[in-house]
Amino acid sequence: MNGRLTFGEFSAFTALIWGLSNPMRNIGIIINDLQRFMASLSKIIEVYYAHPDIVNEHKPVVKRRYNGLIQFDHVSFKYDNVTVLEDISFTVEPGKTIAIMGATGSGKTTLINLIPRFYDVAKGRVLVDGTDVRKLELDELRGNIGVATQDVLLFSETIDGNIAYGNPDLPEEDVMKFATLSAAHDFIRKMPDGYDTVVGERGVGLSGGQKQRIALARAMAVQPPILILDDTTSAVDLETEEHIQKSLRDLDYSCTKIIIAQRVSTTAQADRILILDNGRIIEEGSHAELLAKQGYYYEVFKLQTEGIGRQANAHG
Ligand SMILES: Nc1ncnc2c1ncn2[C@@H]1O[C@H](COP(=O)(O)OP(=O)(O)OP(=O)(O)O)[C@@H](O)[C@H]1O
Repeated sequence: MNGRLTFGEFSAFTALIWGLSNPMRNIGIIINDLQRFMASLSKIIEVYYAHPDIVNEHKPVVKRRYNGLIQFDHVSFKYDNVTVLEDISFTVEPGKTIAIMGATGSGKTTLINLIPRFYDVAKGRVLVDGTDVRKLELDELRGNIGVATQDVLLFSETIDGNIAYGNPDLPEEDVMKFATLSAAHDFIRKMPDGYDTVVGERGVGLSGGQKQRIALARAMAVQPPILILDDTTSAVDLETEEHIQKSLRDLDYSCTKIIIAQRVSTTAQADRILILDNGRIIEEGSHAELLAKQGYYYEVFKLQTEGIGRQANAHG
């Protein structure tokens, strides 16, 4: 070579370098893909072999319909080591309505999540029809509970399919009946394809209040003996809320209702009201009893009714 490079050698060398660079780049891509594959595989293995904390006590049996008696017996609950509910005891008789009110973060959602066993208690017992929920068949228990939550999840489906989700055999006229009860029928009728309008991520967007009403219709359509509503009417106007309250009172099936609400107009209708503060029940009673106590509930009542010029009425 003598320190010289002919033009031919230089061209051959460059062509070789180019020839090598592509396979080198491909090796890099393959190593990258392999690492991603290994990471995904370890996640899949982790999920596949995970053992849920909530375990089913029984093998599936013929599913019963419950009466809807709910009891909390000195219940405490912790997320990791933080106590969120402390010594909660109360009873709701079948067919009755209990309202739960309290500041944000006081533990309302956590409390209702213990009934379908989304979590298990740290101390005490939650009983449905007199049996500890940990001893009940999980599918049966959850099949007896209709839940409408704060964060409404609508499937990319027709409105009809969304309402009949928990009860796929529901005839169309019943879908309309429950939509009417939840004050959703009128706005659904005005939509481009009515009940066949596709909503959710791939469909028509709905307002928060409209989503809440569809979620409520879906929960009612299961016709469960226990209905849990977590702030389900917070985004609807007062008139619509009144219509929904009346529907809930007049349901044509027996149903125990647990309603988390911030509005006195909702809680006033309940048979019993619990006020939660920092995971503890600080007040308990009917609307009239709590107003007479002149505590937290009375203050909320005054704040909410002053604005619309109503007079505090200690007799409900
Ligand atoms: N999954 C969770 N992990 C850890 N802490 C949680 C979890 N969910 C809720 N918490 C905490 O538990 C406490 C009670 O929360 P929870 O949602 O039950 O209150 P809430 O009364 O329903 O509030 P809001 O009215 O805002 O919905 C809060 O301090 C909250 O930060």
